[in-house]
Amino acid sequence: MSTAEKSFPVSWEQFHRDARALAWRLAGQRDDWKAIVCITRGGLVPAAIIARELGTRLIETVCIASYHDYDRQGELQVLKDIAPNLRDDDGDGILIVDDLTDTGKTAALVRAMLPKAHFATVYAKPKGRPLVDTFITEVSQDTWIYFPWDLGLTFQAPIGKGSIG
Ligand SMILES: O=P(O)(O)OC[C@H]1O[C@H](OP(=O)(O)OP(=O)(O)O)[C@H](O)[C@@H]1O
Ligand code: HPA
Ligand SMILES: [Mg+2]
Repeated sequence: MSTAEKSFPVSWEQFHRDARALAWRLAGQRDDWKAIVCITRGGLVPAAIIARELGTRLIETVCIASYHDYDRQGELQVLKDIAPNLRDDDGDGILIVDDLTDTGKTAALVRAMLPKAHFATVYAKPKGRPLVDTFITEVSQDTWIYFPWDLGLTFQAPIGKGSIG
């Protein structure tokens, strides 16, 4: 569980719809993306959806870990870098994809690797927003986004007091 004040749970259906909406926007900006660089692990899911919509078949990963115990950010660790052939032209024509930007630290690190690439996320919080070129939905900084791959079906207590027991 996160300690953030508000929560924004996202279903698979909603995530698919939002990632497709992002693909629509990206398709309107360029029709010859050279490759997608997705930021693992969260970027893998939107990258698959966007690659399908845009017909992109060259997909690279940059592997970064920063959040531990779900909502505490530590040092950013680059576990795997971007292949040198995709770093030509400072990333011009490359699409970087992640599930969200929060503080913007991950986005800033990857942007520095590919300064001319286009950075797209499905969701954005205000601190990270200036680092992203295209996104679909903004949530407040004190909101934690719960992705469908982190959720499961659980019992919900009834809303009214005294409904059980
Ligand atoms: O804007 P920031 O504050 O840097 O946070 C955003 C990053 O944090 C999450 O990844 P995380 O490091 O938790 O790894 P994961 O994708 O493997 O879950 C998320 O997927 C973004 O990549
Ligand atoms: O709001 C969030 N949800 C899930 N993962 C995250 N990583 C940084 N912020 C978030
Ligand atoms: Mg991530």
